[in-house]
Amino acid sequence: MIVVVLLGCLILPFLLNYVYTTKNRRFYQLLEEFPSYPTYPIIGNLDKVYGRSDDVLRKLEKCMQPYNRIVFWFATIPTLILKKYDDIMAVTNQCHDRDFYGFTLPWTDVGVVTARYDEWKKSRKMLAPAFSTEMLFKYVNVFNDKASALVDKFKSVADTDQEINVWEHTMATNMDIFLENMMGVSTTVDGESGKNFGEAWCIAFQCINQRLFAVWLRPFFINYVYLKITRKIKYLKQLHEFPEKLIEGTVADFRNGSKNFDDVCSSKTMIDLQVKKSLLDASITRKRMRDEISQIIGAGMETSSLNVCFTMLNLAINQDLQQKVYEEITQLPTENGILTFSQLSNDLKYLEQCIRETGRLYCVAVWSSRRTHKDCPLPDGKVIPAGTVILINLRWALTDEELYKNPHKWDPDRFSEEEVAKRPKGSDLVFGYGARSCIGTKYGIISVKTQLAHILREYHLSTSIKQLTAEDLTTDLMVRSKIGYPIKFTRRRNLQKN
Ligand code: HEM
Repeated sequence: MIVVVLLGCLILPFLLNYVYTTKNRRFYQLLEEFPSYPTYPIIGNLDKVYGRSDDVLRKLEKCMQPYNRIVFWFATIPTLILKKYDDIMAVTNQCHDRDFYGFTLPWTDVGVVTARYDEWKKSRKMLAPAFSTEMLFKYVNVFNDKASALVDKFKSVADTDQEINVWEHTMATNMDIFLENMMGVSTTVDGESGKNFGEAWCIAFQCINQRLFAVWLRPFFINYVYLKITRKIKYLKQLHEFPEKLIEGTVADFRNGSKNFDDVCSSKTMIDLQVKKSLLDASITRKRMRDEISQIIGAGMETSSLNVCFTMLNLAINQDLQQKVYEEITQLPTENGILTFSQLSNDLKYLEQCIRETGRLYCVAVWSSRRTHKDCPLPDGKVIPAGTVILINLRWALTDEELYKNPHKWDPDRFSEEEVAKRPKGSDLVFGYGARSCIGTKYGIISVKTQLAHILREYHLSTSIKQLTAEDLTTDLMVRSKIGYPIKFTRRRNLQKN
């Protein structure tokens, strides 16, 4: 009897697998048209990328090197990985669905970034007013105030020989900006919870990345126990507490009458939009609101902070280009140094080129993903079957030699109007493409531009780093510098005296 049960346990998974693949024969046949590596039961192709989490993505990119497309088996989930611009265009134009198979749990569940198509449409529609031109115009005061506060933070080290890692400061500033503009919270991250929240997202990114590649962490329970043993579970509380408090506060404002529906109609801060919606629609739970807010902050804060850091570092390395940006900034007339919405949208073109070039070369969001909800034909006639998970390697597409000569050089001139016009439409994938591209593109550019303009007008930047190489970078879901972002600040007025 025991032998029969054991045999049954052994044979059953294979039998179920056989029935499933036979039922979905067309799906697997279409995927077989794409190159792949030999697969093994349960682990799929994960043997190819096994290792430390910062090595894993490097290994995956190595697997892709000989191919423009591969089907990679993340354990039992076949995933089509794309890196060529025209394939990416075809997919991002046709597919607006994503599927994370719950890998982001327990950190975050459904929100605009992770939501399947139907839920996503609702989220995106609700969030759109917070990113309208009218709102961007309003946000500019906060961008200026916080950028000016960031300048002040560097005063104590200015004109000394000390280099400081600017990461923590830019991260705190971007959090402050976000809280004040999107959440209507006038606070500073030097008060603990916001800072803890930022730190928790960094850990969450690492853990989600690790779970994607470590097959043994796939079952939710094992992953949870692992987080407990490694004491990372404490960051879960940190990640949830902060948006929960914000929601609690806003709901209380409604209940005690200090906010009312009419206010909300005129106010379009993200938190007010969320709470208003949840008060009208009982299906929007607190947890859903929490994850929505958390994902937006996670998506916007680190990407913007990293862009500020990498741009500062590259300008500190490339002194002649820094001078060019400085001249552009100082030629712009301002009242008390305040940059207007129009200036931030239409002027400071070279500074914007620097920001876009940083986005290209240190493509902070390396991977984008989609899931086909119907068959998706590619330009060469091959068809991606409905239900396929697709990973798009944006870093690869943005360093493709066919589009960018000498692609590993930081060269803002690539984003001059003439150079952009030479490349195919949509090839600048820094913010993704299609209906599911970055909702915060304009917000992000204006915010980063304000911070850099204020810093560069006040300080001359230098660094002991001669060149940032691929070895200096590490990747979880984002690209970061392993050696930090060390900058020395000299006040411009003192520089001119010397
Ligand atoms: C320099 C800054 C930024 C960069 C480089 C960046 C990059 C990206 C990329 C590559 C995607 C994926 C797009 C795709 O799949 O086609 C994305 C999505 C997203 N980003 Fe950004 N982003 C930045 C700033 C922001 C900001 C400031 C916010 C919010 C305030 C934001 C919110 C989002 C959201 C919500 C999504 C998911 C959109 C959806 O699925 O509909 N991002 N971003």
